[in-house]
Amino acid sequence: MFRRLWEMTEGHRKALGGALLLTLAAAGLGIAQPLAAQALVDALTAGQPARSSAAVLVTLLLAQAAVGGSAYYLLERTGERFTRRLRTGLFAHLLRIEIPVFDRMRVGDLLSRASTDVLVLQEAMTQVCVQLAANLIVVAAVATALFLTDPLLMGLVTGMLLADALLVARISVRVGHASTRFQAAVGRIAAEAERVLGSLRTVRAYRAEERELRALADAADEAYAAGLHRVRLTAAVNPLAEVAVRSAFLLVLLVGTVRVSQGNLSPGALVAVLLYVSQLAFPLGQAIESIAAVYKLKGAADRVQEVYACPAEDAAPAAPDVPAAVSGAPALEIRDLAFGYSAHTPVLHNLTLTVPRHALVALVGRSGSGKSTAFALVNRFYQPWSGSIRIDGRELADLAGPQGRGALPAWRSRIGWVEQDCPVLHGTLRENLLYGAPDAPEAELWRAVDLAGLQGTVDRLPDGLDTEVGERGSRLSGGERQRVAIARAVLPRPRLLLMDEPTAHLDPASESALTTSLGRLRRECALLVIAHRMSTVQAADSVVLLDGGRTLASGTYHELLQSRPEFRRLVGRSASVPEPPGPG
Ligand SMILES: Nc1ncnc2c1ncn2[C@@H]1O[C@H](COP(=O)(O)OP(=O)(O)OP(=O)(O)O)[C@@H](O)[C@H]1O
Repeated sequence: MFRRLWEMTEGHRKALGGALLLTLAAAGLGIAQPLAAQALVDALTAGQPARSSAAVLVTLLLAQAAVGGSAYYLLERTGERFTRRLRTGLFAHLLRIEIPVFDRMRVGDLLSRASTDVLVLQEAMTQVCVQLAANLIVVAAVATALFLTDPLLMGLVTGMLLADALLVARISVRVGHASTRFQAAVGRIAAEAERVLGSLRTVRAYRAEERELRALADAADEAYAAGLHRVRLTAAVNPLAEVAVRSAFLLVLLVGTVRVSQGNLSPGALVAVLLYVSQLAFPLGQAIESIAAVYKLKGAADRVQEVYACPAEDAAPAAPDVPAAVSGAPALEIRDLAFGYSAHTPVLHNLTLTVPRHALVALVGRSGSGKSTAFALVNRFYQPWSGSIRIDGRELADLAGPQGRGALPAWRSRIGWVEQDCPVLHGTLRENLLYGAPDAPEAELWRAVDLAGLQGTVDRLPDGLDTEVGERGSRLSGGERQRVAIARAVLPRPRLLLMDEPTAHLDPASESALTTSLGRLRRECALLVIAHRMSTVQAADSVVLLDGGRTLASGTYHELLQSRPEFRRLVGRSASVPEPPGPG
């Protein structure tokens, strides 16, 4: 733990050292005040001039206030800087964590790690670090003075305090464990709250408020129990210093009195030793509290460390000189692709498909046949087990810059992606459209608006492109969100547009607007569309039929209709196409 604490201080050690020196200086100025007060009182009682003694005392008071204030400021500023650096680093890592990690970790818990756990570390790093060091130095100074006065009594006091420290260390380990449980429980509360608040409409629609409240209350109870356990242990640790100092005081009084009566110690030396022992109480108490607090750091440090241990994508920007497209190569070529989310359970088996340039290819298949998984692999959210994916004739590795870095951003810059639920981010319509190309000129923006058929919506909105769209685009209709998602995807002029059609019903006007948009987009780039609508399947140049993660067949709509019963069944199931008339 202490090694970890030391590692955490990297980059802040000078400031912490400065804060420590100032804290010690303030303590020294505090210790000197009784001497000045004594001199002042002696002078007043003796009827001597007391101006200089009073001036010394006032100077000491003011200097202590100034030095103590500076120490506090320096320490807190270092803590805030530490937190800022840790949070920024943590978010930089969180934003790059590989997508598969999010299949097993909860977003709310990750957020809690970046907020509350970081604060625990800040407390450990600043207050504890400096307080502990400063108090231990004060204790050592007092112990030295004690040793010089009477080594035997000093030995007695040290023995008692060491026994006390061992007991404190034992309990502190348990404080650490309780703290780990507490931090984990706080993470679970955050994860539950994120789940519930993120689906508030579903919660209301199913009248699940009470059930959800119980789940949240259970998580809060868990945090309460862990917190209470920690408080009990801390309450047991804190008075130990007082007990140890009082016991040492009594022991010194007993042994010292015997030694005075035997003539082995002067009464004055005994008074001095007793004064020193009483001076130990405050710094020792604080040092003991700090030791317990250091153990609290373990849980938080482990949780933050777990985030850093999650594999992350390369942070390098796209290489400036990525190779041009291979002449004559299709926009997308997938060969023998195999992949599964967990080992030994393949979801895609030897998937093969080609999207020629400026072609519209429809990907169809039953639910669960692997269409969205194929898209996730083209986006490189997951790495294939085997097989190849080429865009413009280039594999991912061909796009790597110096030191083999920057391939992923270069790869993704060639792809536009329209997700099925068309997520729109909080902010204005303009901010949403510029998301993939923040520096796009106004003319490009309007070109994308036009291509997506969004012009009517922009004209209708009160502030046009500067209208706020609400949390997750709640102020837009489903069809409008889809057009926003299309405009956003085409603005950076991708080579290939992946589009996951919404399964929800679109009215005939929106459906025909979508078909018109597809026709226009085709002039701009190649399109691979997960098609749920027959109008899209019929408009496609070719159709790829997936079944159980395999390419079952590909061809035009009419070819597949004639040759593949599976396709006929799929089409027959579609509500958009009437069942072919049966015999008789
Ligand atoms: N993140 C994931 N982790 C584990 N399994 C997953 C994950 N995503 C999808 N699957 C599984 O992979 C299989 C293929 O799912 P996929 O979403 O690719 O199908 P789909 O053809 O797009 O279905 P739909 O038309 O219903 O959207 C399914 O069995 C699904 O349960």
